[in-house]
Amino acid sequence: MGSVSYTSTHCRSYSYSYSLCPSTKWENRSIGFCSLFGGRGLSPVKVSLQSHGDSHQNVILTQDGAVATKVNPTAKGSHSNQITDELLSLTPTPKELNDAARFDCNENKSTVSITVVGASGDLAKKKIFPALFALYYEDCLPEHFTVYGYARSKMTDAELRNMVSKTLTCRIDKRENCSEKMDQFLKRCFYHSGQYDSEENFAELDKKLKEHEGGRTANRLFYLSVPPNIFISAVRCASSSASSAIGWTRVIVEKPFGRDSETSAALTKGLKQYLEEDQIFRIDHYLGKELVENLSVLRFSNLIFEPLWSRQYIRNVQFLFSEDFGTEGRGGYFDNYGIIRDIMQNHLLQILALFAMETPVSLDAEDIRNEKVKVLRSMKPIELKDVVIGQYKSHTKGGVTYPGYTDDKTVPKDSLTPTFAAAALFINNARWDGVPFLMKAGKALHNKGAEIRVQFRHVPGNLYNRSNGPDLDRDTNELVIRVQPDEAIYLKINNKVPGLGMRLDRSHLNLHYAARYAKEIPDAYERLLLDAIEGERRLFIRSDELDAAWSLFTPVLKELEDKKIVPEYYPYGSRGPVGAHRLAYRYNVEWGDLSLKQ
Ligand SMILES: NC(=O)C1=CN([C@@H]2O[C@H](COP(=O)(O)OP(=O)(O)OC[C@H]3O[C@@H](n4cnc5c(N)ncnc54)[C@H](OP(=O)(O)O)[C@@H]3O)[C@@H](O)[C@H]2O)C=CC1
Ligand SMILES: O=C1O[C@H](COP(=O)(O)O)[C@@H](O)[C@H](O)[C@H]1O
Repeated sequence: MGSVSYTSTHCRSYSYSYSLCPSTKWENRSIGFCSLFGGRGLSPVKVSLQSHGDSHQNVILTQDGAVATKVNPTAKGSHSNQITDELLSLTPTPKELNDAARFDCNENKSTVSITVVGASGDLAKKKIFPALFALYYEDCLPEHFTVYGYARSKMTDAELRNMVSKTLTCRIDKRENCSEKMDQFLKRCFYHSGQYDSEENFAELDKKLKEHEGGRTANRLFYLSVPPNIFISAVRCASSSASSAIGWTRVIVEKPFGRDSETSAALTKGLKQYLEEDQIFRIDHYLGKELVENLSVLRFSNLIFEPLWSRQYIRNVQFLFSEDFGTEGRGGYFDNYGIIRDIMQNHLLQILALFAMETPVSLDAEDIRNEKVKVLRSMKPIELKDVVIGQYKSHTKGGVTYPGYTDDKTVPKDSLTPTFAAAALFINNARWDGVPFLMKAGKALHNKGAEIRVQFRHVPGNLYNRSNGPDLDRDTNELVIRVQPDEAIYLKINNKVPGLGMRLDRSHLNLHYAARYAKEIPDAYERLLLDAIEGERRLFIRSDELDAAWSLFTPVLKELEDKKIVPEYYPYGSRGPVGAHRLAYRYNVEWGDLSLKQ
């Protein structure tokens, strides 16, 4: 008899009526089935699939726990589509759900305990606790949940609550009962002080967790928000002394996942001593960003884009990341990694893979990740000539002096660590042969943002060339996906200026999120935490993806470091090294973000 998995909540529902989640999943024997009967005055109903050996027979209708079963004698297969179809045909009627709601089955209620390991740290305060609160506010957390902070620092529950309370906010469009909700949330937060390598301390945590779980099916999520050298000892102790005996145990691992192929493989091996791959949730928070998630929707649910999505129409694609501040406060960490490992090998490469992958068989996590891996494995090795590195130096502007990278006391004075990099990458497959995929990432630049820019080829035999002049590549279409800030998707087109003459100008077809959607966009960590709780792996990195990503970057990183390549220095707050332009020109490309034709 398999287990009844934790199921999706109404957070993932799209309409008043029952609808299948986009996150339908099979591997962990749970079907994310979201039904929201708000329109009929019913509270959300959760549905999951129960498995019996190899045959999957029962649909359990649950109202805050398992409440009733409905037998499906024909469901035997393990193919997710088949199950999906069968589930659809089993979609309960409102009457059945009403009946189910009357069932009382308290002993089957489950609980989720979320332990933030490294709770005293920067990420926990800045992102994890606020994201958990936002989920709580939105009613996305299960009814029974507890949050535990775990770290070496000595703190009482009250001190943790006080620390956390300073970072909680309510979104502008979600202000109702905000402080009440905060108080309720904080009451669910506790703290346990312990060492990261002490099984005894984790056993104490286990005891406390059990008290809160009160004999219910206990699911446990550990968020490793600690420096990477602690990952394995913390996982060892959590798995030996604090994993759940009667529920799932999952671990979210923060980057960096190693610093090259070898160290990443060692980390994976270390984690897998104590965890199965499906318990490991490697987080890349860029995958949780709204516009990154929307990339697949844009491509695969609009007829107009996918036919253009190839070398035939696209000249180049650019993945751009910039920050208008330096490594202030994180120099010690950063110097061991540099911008290529910090941003390119993970965030930008993940976006590239989603951008370039073939249509997956389904939206199942494994189908999507299979396609991403294929892209990564098809990439041409990166050559040193296709990489430019830079490092910011001190700069005085308007009477203010901004520090250089090596002015940070935690950074060696002679550090060659790049704070800026630009690279040209290529995918050796039929769709993308010869198309430059350009990446650019830098700290202490003139602005902050992240974008994908798709530059299209010129119109062959363009009747309006006279208006464009002899340069065929002038005024070509460009699709811009602005991931942040001020999310937007816009397409640059040529348009006739109204009037009696024939003059063209560049205009934007603009989907500006703030204007179109009257709601704030959730933080990436909210989405990812919710997915981890629901067992949705689509936005987490599988180990073979990670291996492929490191195989691509490790040789060039090693070459840069072995040859002690000196970065090109650029002033704090500038547009970065000139070398980046030279790299782009080599491929007849202009950086979209620096172009005058923006
Ligand atoms: N901060 C950020 O914006 C981001 C962070 N990350 C990653 O998330 C993880 C956590 O980041 P962050 O919160 O900034 O990290 P911190 O450096 O703030 O560390 C978190 C906690 O770990 C403990 N700790 C720190 N150093 C050591 C050490 N040498 N030995 C034992 N324990 C230590 C401390 O808790 P105590 O002393 O109480 O035990 C600290 O509060 C890291 O892996 C980081 O790379 C990823 C993306 C962004
Ligand atoms: O992973 C990281 O991301 C942040 C940038 O994240 P964002 O969501 O604020 O864009 C970056 O500052 C940090 O160096 C890096 O480790």
